[in-house]
Amino acid sequence: MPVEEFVAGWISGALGLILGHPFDTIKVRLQSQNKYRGILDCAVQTYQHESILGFFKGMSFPIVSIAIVNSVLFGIYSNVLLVLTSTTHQERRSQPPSYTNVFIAGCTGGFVQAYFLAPFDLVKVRLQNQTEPRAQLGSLQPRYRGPLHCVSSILRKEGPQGLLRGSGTLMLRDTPTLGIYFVTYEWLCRQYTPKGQNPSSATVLVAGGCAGIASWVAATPLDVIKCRMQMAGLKGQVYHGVLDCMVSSARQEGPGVFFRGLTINSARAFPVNAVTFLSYEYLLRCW
Ligand SMILES: C[N+](C)(C)CCCC[C@H](N)C(=O)O
Repeated sequence: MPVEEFVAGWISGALGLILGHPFDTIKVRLQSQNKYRGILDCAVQTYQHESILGFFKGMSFPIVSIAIVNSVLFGIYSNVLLVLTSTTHQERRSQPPSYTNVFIAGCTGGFVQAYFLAPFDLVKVRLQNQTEPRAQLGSLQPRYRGPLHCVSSILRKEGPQGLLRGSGTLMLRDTPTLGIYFVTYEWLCRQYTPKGQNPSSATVLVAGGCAGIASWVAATPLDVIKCRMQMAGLKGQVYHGVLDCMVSSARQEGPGVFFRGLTINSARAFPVNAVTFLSYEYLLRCW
């Protein structure tokens, strides 16, 4: 099994992640709290109360986890394509796989990575939703002091299955949408690249960015539900499952609730995935 894809997936994921984290914090806050008027208001309030550091809350953990998650995604994707089409990454330019195979490989990668992502994503969302300023003497202490403290308190209060809260919704969100992700990327690359050649850097950047947007547009409704399931019982309401969460969110806040965070998700998705695909392709070409 080729391992380069796993390593390239890790490095490229980490680069994309740092770039996109401030957008991600705003998104999580807009999706799970009602106190902001919009993207700008959330950014201003975050900056005023928590300084620039507020935007990077919950990032240390994802940086470690991206090593696992993105490498699982790209590694599984590439290896499933290898099984389906008997071509390596390098051979796929001259013998491009069918879009059906790309979709199947993307969905498989998405399905597997969801379970690796679930506990990390839960901790990230819980930390990002703490709006208390950094601890000052006499001020209100946030519930979690950091990622490890968050893990241990979830384990203590909710048991080991607590760490998998929201994982079913995450799997539903990521399986089809990562299929869409790789199909969009491949399709755009092929549109702008002469047959048999490697796509140019500009093509990879644009195709990667657009793949990120397409995938996030499709994923946003379930992303909102996932965030709420992960916060259930803490700040949010308690739900009796995914369907209950969908119905009560829509009933209380109207169907628009499913598109909360769409603009910010898309704004974040372009640079993050452009950088992810560019570094992924570049690393694999170098090796
Ligand atoms: C499937 N879903 C849309 C959730 C993510 C697709 C892109 C993944 C990328 N690491 C990013 O964070 O943008």
